[in-house]
Amino acid sequence: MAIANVQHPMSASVSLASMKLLACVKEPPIESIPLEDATARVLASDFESPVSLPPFRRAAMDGYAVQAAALQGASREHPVELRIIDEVRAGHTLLEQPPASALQPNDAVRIFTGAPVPEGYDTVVMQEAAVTLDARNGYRRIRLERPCALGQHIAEKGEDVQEGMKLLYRGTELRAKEVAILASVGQWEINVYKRPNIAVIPIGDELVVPERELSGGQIYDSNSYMVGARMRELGASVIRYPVVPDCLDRIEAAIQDCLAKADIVVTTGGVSVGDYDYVKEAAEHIGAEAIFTKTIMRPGTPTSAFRLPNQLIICLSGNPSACFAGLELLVKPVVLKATGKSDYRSCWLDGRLMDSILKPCPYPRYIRAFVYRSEKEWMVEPITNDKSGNVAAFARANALALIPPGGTGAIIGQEVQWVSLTK
Ligand SMILES: Nc1nc2c(c(=O)[nH]1)N[C@H]1C(S)=C(S)[C@@H](COP(=O)(O)OP(=O)(O)OC[C@H]3O[C@@H](n4cnc5c(N)ncnc54)[C@H](O)[C@@H]3O)O[C@H]1N2
Ligand code: MOO
Repeated sequence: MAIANVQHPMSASVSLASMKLLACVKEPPIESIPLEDATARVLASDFESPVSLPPFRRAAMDGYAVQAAALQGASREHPVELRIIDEVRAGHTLLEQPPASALQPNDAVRIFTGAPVPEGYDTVVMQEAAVTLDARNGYRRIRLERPCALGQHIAEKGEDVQEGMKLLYRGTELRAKEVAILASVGQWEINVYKRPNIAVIPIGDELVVPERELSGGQIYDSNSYMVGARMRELGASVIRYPVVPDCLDRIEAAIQDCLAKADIVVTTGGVSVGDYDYVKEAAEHIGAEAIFTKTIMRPGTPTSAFRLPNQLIICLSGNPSACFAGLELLVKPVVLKATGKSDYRSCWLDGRLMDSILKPCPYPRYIRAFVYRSEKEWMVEPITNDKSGNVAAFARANALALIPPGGTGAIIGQEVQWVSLTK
């Protein structure tokens, strides 16, 4: 079946719509924050290490710092005795470093994991490999019955990180492991991108905030909570605007109000062809230029977008699953890019459809699905009762799966593409 309505002058496929939206997103401004607050923020410049790691040659085991040459030929029959002339603990250094000339081949230093290895010693033997002997002439002694590999159990200065080495790249989200790197090199102030401000406007006479009682014809607004929650998950600051009725002037005023505070305004509802669907008209009155006013997908066909010199207005459908499809497929990459993340494109994978979707559709259809891994491939299980206005299907869904356009839908066992709903 041919794709219907491709002639609509302002329609766009999901990929074209996404490309056009992403082209409007500029590099965000930068701020400096303490390391403590850096979790889930996005690094604004490449990061080079100011120091080397480890900062000194250190012991990797509890035991004895020795000179490997002294143990050459050590065996049960010909053990080697070493005298312990000092001790060094983590966080300390030798009180006095004896001159190299005073060092005897059979001298050893008691050492603990993380302590600096004193000069003149080239190897650490684990304490389990040594037999402790009685003290003689005021020195504790050990016996070793095996040779050891030169340099064993010593971490050399700079073997992990060299000063000036590039450790992290601009656009990286700072998770626990990146925070560990920054802390390890003593970086306590970090340049990150400012969070984008996203305003969400729920539109519809029928909408009521969840804490109120419903009366005739009313439903609870769930879309603005869903969009707000997703935006926060993705790293944006969210302004959730109160419900706006289906009234052109009120919608226009709400969008204007949000544009004063937000980089991106996301509306839900009132975007289709009904007599009381005013949002596109409102965006045009404000002077925003249409980017597309129809998206070749289902659900979410009415999804539209408008631009101002430095701002975007993205209008999602009111039906919850249509709103969700627009959110995941179009808004998510835009918000990720607006947070400064370099990794903002969605990753589609192939999977095996576990049930037929015999619903012909001229447009690509995005269904809610539960995806899991079998021995050799991803299995895509469609969620039952996945109608555009339904919300229960969200509970089990962990993916959106793409059913290609055509007269038959898709049959069980067919290969389909899917995208994860996690970050
Ligand atoms: N004659 C036509 N009618 C419709 C068409 C069409 O092409 N021709 N398109 C249909 C499609 S597809 C969709 S999707 C909807 C989209 O309409 P809107 O985006 O304008 O959304 P509304 O009409 O305002 O609401 C639709 C539906 O969703 C409920 N809703 C709205 N907002 C929320 C919210 N914040 N939280 C929860 N639920 C919400 C609303 O009560 C309606 O039931 O239009 C079709 N019609
Ligand atoms: O966008 Mo609508 O939800 O396709 O039915």
